[in-house]
Amino acid sequence: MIHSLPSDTTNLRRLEQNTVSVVQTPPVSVECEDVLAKLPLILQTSLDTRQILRLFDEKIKPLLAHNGLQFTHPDNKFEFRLGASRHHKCNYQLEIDHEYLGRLTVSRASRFSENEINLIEDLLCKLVYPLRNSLQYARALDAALTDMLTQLPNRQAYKNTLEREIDLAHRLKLPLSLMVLDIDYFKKINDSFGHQVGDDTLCRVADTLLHSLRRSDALFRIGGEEFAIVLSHSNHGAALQVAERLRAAIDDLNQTHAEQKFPISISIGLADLCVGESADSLFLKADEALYQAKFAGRNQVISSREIF
Ligand SMILES: Nc1nc2c(ncn2[C@@H]2O[C@H](COP(=O)(O)OP(=O)(O)OP(=O)(O)O)[C@@H](O)[C@H]2O)c(=O)[nH]1
Repeated sequence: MIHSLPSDTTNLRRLEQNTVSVVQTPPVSVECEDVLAKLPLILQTSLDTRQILRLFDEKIKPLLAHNGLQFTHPDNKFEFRLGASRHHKCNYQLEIDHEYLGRLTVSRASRFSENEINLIEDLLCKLVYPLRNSLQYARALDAALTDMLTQLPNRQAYKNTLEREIDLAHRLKLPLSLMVLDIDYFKKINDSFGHQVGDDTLCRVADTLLHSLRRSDALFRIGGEEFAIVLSHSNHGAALQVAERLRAAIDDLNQTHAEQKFPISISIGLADLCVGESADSLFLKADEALYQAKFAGRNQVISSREIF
């Protein structure tokens, strides 16, 4: 059963309420009024969705006994749980001005009374604006780290990830490899078939690479037709095998334009991290290996070990 509840611009939709007690709890107390008045200011102290939900949970606990609080936003692929889920649930779809903000569930082992449900709805009205701000902020951050054409993480994301993974590899003494790869004769594709075909080719290459990698390998578009892959926990031998698999997968691709097929290939430079080595030094080694792969005829993998 879905109930629409009266509100101003905020829209809370109670999606299902599996139990409502007939026992009435006392009307809103002074303590309650105080929390309701202060809650918006407290929740505005953060732009981090998880932190906002933690604060919300903490501040409402003295007013409303509950065991679990769960929030999900499928578009942002975001799910957050606090406490343990219990049988009796108040489940809400949150919206502001037709903007879907997600679904929030408060649960506990005993029934919620009507007064408590009214209180939850008052509290949720204080949550929705800070929540919307945090979701918008997360989307903006995400966009700043995403390449709009291929939807892969971009150069800035690559730098952040590589620094972080190198720190970890040095600390835990784990192997790490870096691949830098570049589409061969890409200018010719643009010049012969147009920029749109060039863009489509970039997207197909990105997709093929992504589907040929493990989830733990991180793929980035770091420039025009240049990509990087950070292989955490991979030693030189394993990374070489991956590189060869990727090269072969792209070599198998044929792009079609106006019923005319044209080949696509990539060249790959590979380098593995040495003790104490920096991100810049590792990149230079992989980039030099890529240069050598181009020089040696393209459509091949060269490891920095072969040249240094
Ligand atoms: N369609 C399209 N082209 C791009 C994009 N970014 C860069 N390019 C083009 O990619 C081409 C790269 O050309 P070059 O650097 O000469 O490299 P190449 O032709 O691939 O030759 P090699 O790398 O030596 O094999 C240039 O023509 C750029 O304009 C993009 O987002 N879309």
